[in-house]
Amino acid sequence: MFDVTAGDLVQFAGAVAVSNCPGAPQLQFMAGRPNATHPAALGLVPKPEDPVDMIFARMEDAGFSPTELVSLLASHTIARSDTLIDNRQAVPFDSTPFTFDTQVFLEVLLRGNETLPPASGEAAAQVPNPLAAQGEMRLQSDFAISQSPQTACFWQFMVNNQQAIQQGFHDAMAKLAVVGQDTSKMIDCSEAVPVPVPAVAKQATFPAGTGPELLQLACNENQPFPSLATDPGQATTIPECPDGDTNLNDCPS
Ligand code: HEM
Ligand SMILES: [Ca+2]
Repeated sequence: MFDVTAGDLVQFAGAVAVSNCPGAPQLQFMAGRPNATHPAALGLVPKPEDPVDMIFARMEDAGFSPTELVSLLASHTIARSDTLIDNRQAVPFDSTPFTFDTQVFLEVLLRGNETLPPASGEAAAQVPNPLAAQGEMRLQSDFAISQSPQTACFWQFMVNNQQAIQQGFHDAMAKLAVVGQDTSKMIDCSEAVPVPVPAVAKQATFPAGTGPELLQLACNENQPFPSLATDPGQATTIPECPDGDTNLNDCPS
């Protein structure tokens, strides 16, 4: 019999939550981490305005390579910011914030209008993005990682590669979930994590109003960028609620 700790609860809730997003991997869940006894040191977790080498260094301190960080950043396909833009919450990082797809890896590569001012708020955390008017933002950190010589090719490899984001996120999350833990004292309860909703059968596409001319590609290896269609229509609409479910607390009433 195991005592469930706060850390176990957070990890388990996260794994269950991720399983609600179509296309997510079924994450591992290990139980038995002791309760933390003091808060994390300041500066340990990278910030969106940090230089890319500082971000890589902090991740390396915790045992993660730059490419493992790219795998972890698949999380930003189902992520929205509540703090970076003034008076706005739930600002998404891709056009499909409820779907665990590869759109974020594509949309982070799309050049925005550099003559427009950043959205009011944390300017240094943002880079211009072409879907700003539709409510999306690009994190400076995501963009910098997509352009670094250490990660640019792996970032591009993730575009339209559902299998790679699933496998990469699964493996890197299994590692992240037990950083600093003695796994010999933990018990594998992965079978309690629901089988995720299957992936939507859709290729990555340039959101309506964008296209390949906006790509900011930094991979210098001989790695062809996938040929992707552009969604038809005037401008992409980014959903505020998951498809088919309007009962969530964060949906507008
Ligand atoms: C380079 C490292 C990272 C940076 C700089 C970063 C930065 C951020 C920022 C600024 C936000 C928005 C927070 C807010 O304003 O509410 C965010 C959201 C999020 N990030 Fe990251 N992140 C990083 C890595 C990760 C990793 C490793 C994961 C998970 C494996 C992750 C998962 C998420 C999720 C799930 C959200 C959305 C939260 C929500 O929708 O409420 N991020 N990230
Ligand atoms: Ca997405």
